Amino acid sequence: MIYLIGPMASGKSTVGRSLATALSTSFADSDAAVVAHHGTIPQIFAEHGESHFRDLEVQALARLLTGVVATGGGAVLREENQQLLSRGTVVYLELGQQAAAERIKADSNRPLLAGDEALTVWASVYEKRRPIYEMLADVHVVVDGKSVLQIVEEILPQLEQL
Ligand SMILES: Nc1ncnc2c1ncn2[C@@H]1O[C@H](COP(=O)(O)OP(=O)(O)OP(=O)(O)O)[C@@H](O)[C@H]1O
Ligand SMILES: O=C(O)C1=C[C@@H](O)[C@@H](O)[C@H](O)C1
Ligand SMILES: [Mg+2]
Repeated sequence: MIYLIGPMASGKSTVGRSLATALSTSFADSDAAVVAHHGTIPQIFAEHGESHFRDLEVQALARLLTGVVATGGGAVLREENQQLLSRGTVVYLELGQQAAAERIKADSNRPLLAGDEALTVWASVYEKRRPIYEMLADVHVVVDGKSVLQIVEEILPQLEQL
């Protein structure tokens, strides 16, 4: 199992899909798995709160057992998920604030970033989680200014060295 972790908009879903293709394996996304069973992420947050979303995320990740898995940005918060990820190989995508600004402004699907202060919130959420991402990472790639293909090509040799 290869898990992609990192802050919102770092490219976990996008890079994960490409990485799975490069490795000729399956791709899954924990956010998509939650949405498929329980409705959109903004809806789940609004109706049941973030903690309920985190419960659903734990359940979804526990069921995704093969190939490359893109996690949600906050999946690393739950201890159960940390343990699960530690049993696989973890790829951390690091994203800088300037690159993040470009990516998050046009996206309304992240309830934690709703409102005018999206970038400030993104940065403060990231700083709280950064030590967890770093602790869990087997492979660490800074993605700013790189194409999806370049990122995949940076990840592949590092996976071979593990
Ligand atoms: N290397 C890249 N270069 C340019 N744009 C990118 C790159 N990787 C991803 N993107 C774009 O950035 C946005 C966020 O990407 P993506 O949804 O894959 O991030 P994520 O880490 O899965 O986010 P989330 O935590 O919300 O699930 C998308 O619009 C995607 O097309
Ligand atoms: O970083 C986060 O807390 C989140 C990231 C997204 O992938 C979704 O899982 C959701 O919007 C929460
Ligand atoms: Mg994603």
